[in-house]
Amino acid sequence: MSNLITVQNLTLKFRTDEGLITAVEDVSFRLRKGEVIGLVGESGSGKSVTAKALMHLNAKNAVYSPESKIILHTDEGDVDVLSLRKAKDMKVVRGGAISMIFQEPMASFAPAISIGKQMVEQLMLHSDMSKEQARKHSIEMLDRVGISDPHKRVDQFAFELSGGMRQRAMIAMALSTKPKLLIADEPTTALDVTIQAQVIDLMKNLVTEFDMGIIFITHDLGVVAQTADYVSVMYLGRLIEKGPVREVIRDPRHPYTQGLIAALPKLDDLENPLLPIPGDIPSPLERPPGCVFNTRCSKIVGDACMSVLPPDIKVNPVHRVACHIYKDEGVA
Ligand SMILES: Nc1ncnc2c1ncn2[C@@H]1O[C@H](COP(=O)(O)OP(=O)(O)OP(=O)(O)O)[C@@H](O)[C@H]1O
Repeated sequence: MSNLITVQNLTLKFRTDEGLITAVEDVSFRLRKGEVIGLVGESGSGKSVTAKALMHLNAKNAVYSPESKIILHTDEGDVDVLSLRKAKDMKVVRGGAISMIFQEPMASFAPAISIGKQMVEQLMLHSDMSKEQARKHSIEMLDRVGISDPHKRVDQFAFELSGGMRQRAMIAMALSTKPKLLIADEPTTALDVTIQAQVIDLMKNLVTEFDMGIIFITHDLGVVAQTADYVSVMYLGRLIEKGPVREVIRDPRHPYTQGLIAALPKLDDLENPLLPIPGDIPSPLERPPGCVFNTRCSKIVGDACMSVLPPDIKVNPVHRVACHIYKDEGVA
């Protein structure tokens, strides 16, 4: 499978009145066509900021370190995303090769413009389609994502659709420009479980059909298990474990990943209480030295945890963990 996007040493700080805060630190990963990566972590771990960086979409107070590299591999050649400056050059990563969908579809649709009109406008901006072709294509996309009566729905407003339908319409709009990469930021969190499963199924089918990649952002490891091929776990801006999703869930190595898994409800063991990870993620203004998880970790192995950044350890060629417990490859 060919590479779609490569992120190398991404470090991103924000200028604030309190000083520079680190939102993402030294994050590297790669996504290939046809793959789904789940980006998991608690609120504030830096998932959305990482995703927005891929579209060069972070707020004006964002400062990227000089080492940060994001390369989008397109049929026309590699695009160095963070070096893009002009609005016209950004088109490739904003609504062109990359599309993003959000938890709340209302945020993606302007309330006073029909869904079809918005889809047509976006298509005309990003392709050479005529208005008629764009409308026809929009109706086809609404049909493709399972919206019944697409000829009628296309002229409706977002508020006239149910939550699940809106989510589908948003996916249809995001995919209508045939992006190579879809970034889905908590796309199913606001949906009830049955609709959630349908939307997840839909997204998985679309990956195959469109030969695209998906980055799925969520705080819910259960959703990642159903959706992704690979998972990257983030904590306080750092990527602390990554690997094939089934392997990481079956054999989590980082105490934080282990905690996330222990906190998942287990249908075959409803008697035992859930085990949330004690404590809260520290404010980015109070990043601890050493391992970023040391303020909540129950498996501290020595001073190193409090003062030395843990190196990336290879559990095997595809599974990595950043934790001082593992001194040699995969050995606890
Ligand atoms: N424009 C900004 N200025 C200052 N700080 C910011 C800005 N945008 C994001 N941050 C901070 O960056 C950190 C990472 O935020 P991010 O939204 O990526 O977290 P997240 O893991 O996606 O959380 P959630 O699940 O709540 O969306 C947070 O501490 C957030 O407050």
